[in-house]
Amino acid sequence: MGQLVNGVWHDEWYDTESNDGEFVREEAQLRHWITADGSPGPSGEGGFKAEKGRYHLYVSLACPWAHRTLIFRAIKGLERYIGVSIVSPEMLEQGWSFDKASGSTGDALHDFDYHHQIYTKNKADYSGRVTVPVLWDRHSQRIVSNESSDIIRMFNSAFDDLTGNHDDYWPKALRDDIEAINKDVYDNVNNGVYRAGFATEQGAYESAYDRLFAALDRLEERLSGQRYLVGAQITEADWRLFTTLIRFDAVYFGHFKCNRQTLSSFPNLSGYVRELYQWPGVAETVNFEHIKRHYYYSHDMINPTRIIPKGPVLDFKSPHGRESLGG
Ligand SMILES: N[C@@H](CCC(=O)N[C@@H](CS)C(=O)NCC(=O)O)C(=O)O
Repeated sequence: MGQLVNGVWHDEWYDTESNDGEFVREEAQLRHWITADGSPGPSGEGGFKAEKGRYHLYVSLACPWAHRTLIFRAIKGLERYIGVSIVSPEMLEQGWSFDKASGSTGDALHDFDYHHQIYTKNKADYSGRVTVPVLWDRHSQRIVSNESSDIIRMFNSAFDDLTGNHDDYWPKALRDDIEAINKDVYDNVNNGVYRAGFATEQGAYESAYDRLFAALDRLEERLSGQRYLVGAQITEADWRLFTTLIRFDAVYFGHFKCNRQTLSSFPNLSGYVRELYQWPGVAETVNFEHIKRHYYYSHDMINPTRIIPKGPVLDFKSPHGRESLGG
C-alpha cells in the first residue's frame, strides 16, 4: 500500500490525521475518453477511437470500482474487444502486483511485476495513488482513464457500432434521476463503507455508519415499489450500487464494522442483489475468494493476524422474486 511521488514508489498508508480520522478518497487524475470516432469526450484529450483489440483493462476482482468496469465489459459484449489483466488480491508493500503465485493473471502487455509500473510507463514522474481500474491504450502506450465511473460510460456506448450491442444503461431521459441516485449511493454507500472501515477515530466511524444505514433504509424503501433504482429499467445506477451490496455480508459487515444488520436481512435489497447477480454474464465477474483475501489480508492495520474468515455462507442463486414489480 502506498503511492507514487515524482515517479518513485513510497510505501505509506492513507493519511486520515489531517481530517479528524476520516478517510478521504483521492480524485482520479487520468480522465481521457474512448469515443466512437476518436473525438474528445467530456474531459481530457481526443484521439482514443473505439477499435477492437486496442484497449486493455487492468482490474482487481476484489475492488468494487474495478468490478463495475468488468460488469460493463460483460453486459455490453466487449470481451472480444477489450483484454483484461487481473492483479493479485494481496495489496502489500508495493501496492497492487501481478504476482501469479498469489492469484494474478500477470500483466499481459508488459509483463510488469507491479501495477505502479503501468502508471510510470504512462508518465515517468507521476505523483498520486496507484489505483485499479486502469484502461490502457496499446496504440499510444498511455492510460486513457483511471476513473471507473467514466470507463463504464465509455463502455456503454463507444463500441456500439462495432459490437451491435445498443443496450443503454445511461439513457438520456433518465440522466437527472440517475445522477441524483448516484450521488447518494456514492457518498453514503460505495464510499460510505470505506469511510466506516478506514476511519481512525470513533466519531468518524460512527458518522459513516449512521449515514450508510440511513441510505440503505432509503434504498430498501425505494425498492419496495419499483424493480430498479430509477424505475422499471435497469441503469448504471443499479450496477454502481450492486458492486458494494454483493460484498456487504462477506467483507463490509465484519471487516469494515458495518454491522447494524446484514444485507440478507433487508428483504428488498437482498432480492434485488440476487436479481443483478443472476443477470447474464454478471456472476462470472464475482470472485469471493479474491474479495475476502484482498480485504482481510491486505489491510493488516485492521486485521493484523491476516486470518481470512471461512464464512459467511451466501446464496445469490436462489429465486429473487422481483418479476412481480414489472419492468
Ligand atoms: N476513483 C477511482 C477509485 C478506484 C480505487 O480507489 N480503487 C482502489 C481499490 S478498491 C485502489 O486501487 N486503491 C489503491 C490505493 O488507494 O492506493 C475509480 O472509481 O476508478
